[in-house]
Amino acid sequence: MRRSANCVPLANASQRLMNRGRHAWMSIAPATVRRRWLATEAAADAPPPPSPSDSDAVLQAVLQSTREAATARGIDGQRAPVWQRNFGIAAHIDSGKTTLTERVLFYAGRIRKIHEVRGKDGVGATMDSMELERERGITIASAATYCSWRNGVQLNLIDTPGHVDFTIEVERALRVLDGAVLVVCGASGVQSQSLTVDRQMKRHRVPRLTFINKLDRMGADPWRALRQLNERLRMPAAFINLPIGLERDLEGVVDVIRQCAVYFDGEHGERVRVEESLPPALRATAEQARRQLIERLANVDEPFGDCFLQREYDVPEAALRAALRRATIARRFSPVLCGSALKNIGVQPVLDAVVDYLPSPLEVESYGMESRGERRLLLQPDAAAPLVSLAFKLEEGRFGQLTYLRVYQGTLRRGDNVFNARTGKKVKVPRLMRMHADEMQDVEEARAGDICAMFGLECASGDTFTDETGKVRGISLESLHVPEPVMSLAITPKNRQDVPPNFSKALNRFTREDPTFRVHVDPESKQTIISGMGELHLEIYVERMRREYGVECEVGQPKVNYRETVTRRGGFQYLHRKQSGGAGQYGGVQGYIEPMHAEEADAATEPVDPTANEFVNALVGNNIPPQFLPAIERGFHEAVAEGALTGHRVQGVRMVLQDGKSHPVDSNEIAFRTAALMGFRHAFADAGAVVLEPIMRVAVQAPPEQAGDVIAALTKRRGTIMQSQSDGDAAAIEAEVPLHAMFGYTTELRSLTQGKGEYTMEYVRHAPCTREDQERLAAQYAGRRKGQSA
Ligand SMILES: Nc1nc2c(ncn2[C@@H]2O[C@H](COP(=O)(O)OP(=O)(O)OP(=O)(O)O)[C@@H](O)[C@H]2O)c(=O)[nH]1
Repeated sequence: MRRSANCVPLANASQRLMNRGRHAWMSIAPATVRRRWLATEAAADAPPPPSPSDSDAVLQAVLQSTREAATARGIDGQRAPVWQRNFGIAAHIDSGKTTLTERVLFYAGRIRKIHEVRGKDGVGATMDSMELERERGITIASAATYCSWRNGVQLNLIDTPGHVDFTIEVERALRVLDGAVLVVCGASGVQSQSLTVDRQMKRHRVPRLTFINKLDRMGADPWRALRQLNERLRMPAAFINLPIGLERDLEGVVDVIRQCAVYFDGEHGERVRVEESLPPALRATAEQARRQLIERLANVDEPFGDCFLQREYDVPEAALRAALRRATIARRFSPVLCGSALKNIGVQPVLDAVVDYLPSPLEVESYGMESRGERRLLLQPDAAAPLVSLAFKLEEGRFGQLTYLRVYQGTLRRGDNVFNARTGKKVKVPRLMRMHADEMQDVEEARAGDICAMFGLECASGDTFTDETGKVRGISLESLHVPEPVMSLAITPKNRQDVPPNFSKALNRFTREDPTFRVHVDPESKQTIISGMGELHLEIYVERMRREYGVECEVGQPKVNYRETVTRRGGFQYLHRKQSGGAGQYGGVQGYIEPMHAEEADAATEPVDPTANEFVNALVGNNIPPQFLPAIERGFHEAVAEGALTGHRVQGVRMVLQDGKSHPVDSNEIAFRTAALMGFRHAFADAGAVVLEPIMRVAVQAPPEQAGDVIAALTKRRGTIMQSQSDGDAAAIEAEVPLHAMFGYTTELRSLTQGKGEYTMEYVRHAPCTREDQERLAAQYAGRRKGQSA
């Protein structure tokens, strides 16, 4: 295993740290270090040494406002995570998230050397710890790390993948983070995947900063990127710093608030030099940017608007910063910063802005639901309150299952017993750690606001853990939004005679870790089918199977995941009867099936799962003895597993059992199970059964002169154009298109745009397919069944 210079492996971590003695806190005895590890850095009881610099004055103001937030929530500052920021870095593919994170860790003293994504030294960036990530230069799994900045503000950071196929990684990171940095490429602008990330940030109500990266690249244009942020993402945004020079001449940034120049000296830009006087050519632009910042803020923040009315552009710096902080946390504004991570320009101001403008855990509201879903409870980020925490990610490590947790309330201690709200089971916390990419450090406790990991805990992604006693037992946090897999393919080990045990071991691990990756055995072909979010997603797992488990596999053609449902109520009355000598079979069922109504979805407080089905026992009287009810329900589950039209899974259907028939001697479980299965199938045809297909939101970026051709091609693929915008340099087109019509689109777009166009697509919903498609699929299914029975 490769380790970066100051990372430590597992149990004897603190001893090694002691030996190195680089940080002041390491001079404490090892056990104390471990015990206090999180507490000291996160707690409010260690104010920074006084410093005359502006930066510290700003920090003091920020901490003051955070302390006020603690007081407003009735939490003693000593027990509140005043000194903490949990944030993620998210963006379009290849925008430079991992490169930026590498600098963050370097400047914060977390790593001693910078390694580039696919750099010449062949080591790879710290956060891309998987071999496949380093080789391909893409992030596949999100990785967590931590560092401290500006006199000990504790930063917990998650680097997320850019490719939409790994969207669950972004989803679960944003679920537990309090803020984010959206990275935008300065040359390509707001690209298609940025729209998806933007939607995810909005869904999770995550405040964000924006970093316009790669301003050293040819064609870089931060003003165009800002315009696109305002227009495409409809997010009021303005520069808080501006580049000094562009492309090869990029030298530093202008601090728009203080109207000074900032340069980054030293081999890796580690020495920040502030020059009070601006380059003369930039003075007017910098002043104009300051005015724009003030105007846009005045539009979204009322107190600042009043201040602007009185003083116009002569607003005090403290008022401007306070308004920036309020508006960012309220998600009404995004401060925009500029630079080049690769050229080490402009990264430290991003970290300053994380501290200054993103919220501490105190300033975000998180809610838990009481067990019966009746009441929402505002959680208190208070280390002394009863524990409430969320398991947001599982990872199979070398030492067993690693569960990532965010503590929302209370303190989680090693050796504690905690209560799993979903399973109702009590479990002991055997080991607790902090993560730095793939390395970890044992700790004794994690407090409200912390992100940590546990070993040896049986649970699922999205489980809530609480104190086993007290007021919070049974409280659960809203789980993760898991998109439905849209694509499947058959996978078979090359050596078919002897399926290696590693094959199922790998599949088990992958499904446990990634809720968007599913596995099932096709009942007809008996082949193992894997399903996921796209071709790249599935390809990566096939490759990991080979590398990590030594199992070479053959794969079939990717197939679309269709579903079936009903559109109206349909009745059933079915009697299964076999009486040909010996013990007979006799079981009758009567009732109806119906769609699970959309109105119910509207009325629900929790998101309704569109893939769910429901069995309702509405029996009156004793025509069916109770011991046969489980068999009837099994018949229902069998029926929904394979729809009668095309063999695809049924979703969104309720089966209501009202009556039935039994025989004192011949009734048995098989008879009732078969009756339910057949009853359902008979009713299915009467209930207006339809085949559903995945609809994708396709975001295309292309040169404006080809926008017409792109729109025509999408329409030909049965796409509905949702939006089309052009800002002179690029056209952005958004459409909803059936997934099956998207095969071969990469090649078509390339040829339409001479290779300049790009697109991403994301699952939106399943919707009925055309009658012709339905008939074609039904005919194929009937053909397969005929072939089987022949
Ligand atoms: N010119 C230039 N290239 C950069 C800059 N930042 C990153 N890159 C390069 O862009 C490529 C992608 O960088 P990454 O940091 O892997 O981007 P990412 O957003 O983490 O990528 P994914 O997670 O795979 O989406 C690498 O080759 C980087 O060296 C920059 O500021 N300027």
